[in-house]
Amino acid sequence: ASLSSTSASAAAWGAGSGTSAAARLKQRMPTLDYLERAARRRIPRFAYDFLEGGTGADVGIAENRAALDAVKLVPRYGAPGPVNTATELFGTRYSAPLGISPVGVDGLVWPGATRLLAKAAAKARIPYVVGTLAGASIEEVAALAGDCTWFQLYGLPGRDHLVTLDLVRRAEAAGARALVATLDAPVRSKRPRDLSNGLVVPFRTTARTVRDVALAWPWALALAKAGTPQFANMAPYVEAPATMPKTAGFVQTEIKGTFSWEAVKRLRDAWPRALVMKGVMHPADAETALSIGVDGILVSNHGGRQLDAAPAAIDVLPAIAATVGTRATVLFDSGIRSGLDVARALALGATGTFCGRAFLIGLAGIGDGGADYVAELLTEELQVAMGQLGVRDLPSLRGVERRHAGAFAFQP
Ligand SMILES: Cc1cc2nc3c(=O)[nH]c(=O)nc-3n(C[C@H](O)[C@H](O)[C@H](O)COP(=O)(O)O)c2cc1C
Repeated sequence: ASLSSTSASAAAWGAGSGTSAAARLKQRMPTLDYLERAARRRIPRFAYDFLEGGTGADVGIAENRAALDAVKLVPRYGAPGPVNTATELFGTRYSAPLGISPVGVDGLVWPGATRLLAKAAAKARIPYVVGTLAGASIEEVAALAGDCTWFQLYGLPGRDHLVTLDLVRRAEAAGARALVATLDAPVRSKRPRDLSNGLVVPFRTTARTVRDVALAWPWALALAKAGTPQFANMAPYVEAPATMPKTAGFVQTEIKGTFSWEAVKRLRDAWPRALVMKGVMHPADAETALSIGVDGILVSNHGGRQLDAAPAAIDVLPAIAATVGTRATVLFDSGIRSGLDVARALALGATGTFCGRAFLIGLAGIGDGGADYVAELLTEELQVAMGQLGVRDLPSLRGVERRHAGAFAFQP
């Protein structure tokens, strides 16, 4: 028998050996890069650009990638053994230190994405931070994802935070384990690709849009199945029927993005479970958040979508982790595309990591099972990285010898 056709050889020779459908998928799509190339072919240009684009000249995105690549970890050998990726965040056990970041209007990237992400999170047992602007409501997501459900909140300060506080109440009733308040969108950032593609309110349809949709037939089929993307969480706040133009108009006028520290205090009073501030890039902001009593600091530059001059999030992580110490849980996103990147972030002080684009790239690249596949891929890559580094559990990653020349030095 040929070496590659037995499952024993698959185990011996690494993931992706063999001839099963799962092995074939690993051979076709061995990394996120392969999925990304497939995604580009399978979804319309405006959807791909919406997902992959940043602000300004996309310098921040390149910076996130380059800075992660520049983090060097030194392997240690001689003590092989099984590795354990399990972790606990805010009292809930998860299978790996990776989760799904909130992506608003995710249904544009892959129709029906929110429900697929919720199911993938439950199956993989990883947290899913469903967004205020997701395609399914917090109640629907919690029914699918159970204790893997976290909720991301944008500020709607009108009428003395009436809608914000109602969303907090709904997230609590639905059982969300953590509330993730986004700090880093004080103004709407300029997204050149979206403007040029007509991704504005109202949506500008051109001959090219029509052609792109026609060519992207897997996406068009998914759209026919799932229906047009919705701002499902906003439906209760507009006059029925909550049509897309109506909820989009509401989102345009009411959502202001960020929170003042005063508003964060209101959230702290209103929310009894773990409160996480997302988009922290400066140790002094982490300190202020801690003084208000938050439980988690999510170091993030929004995947390079807000300020094109911002440092890579990985480069400010060590300083923020040092400031926070054990007073709160430090989490990280922005640029993670592999399990090795997860290991890098944990070595530099994060307890858990999240990815926004990676899971949607999976859906766009192979369809409805794509998010499950990405969870599997990243976990497996993390196991391999830990094996090479000679660490058996996640806390040991902190002790790995590393070089991080790009670490940001803050003025005292
Ligand atoms: C298309 C897109 C939409 C996003 N929408 C939101 C959002 O509604 N709320 C939020 O807090 N972050 C949002 N983010 C940021 C992500 O939560 C996350 O911080 C970012 O994607 C991390 O970088 P990565 O994509 O390199 O993993 C969005 C990101 C993308 C790519």
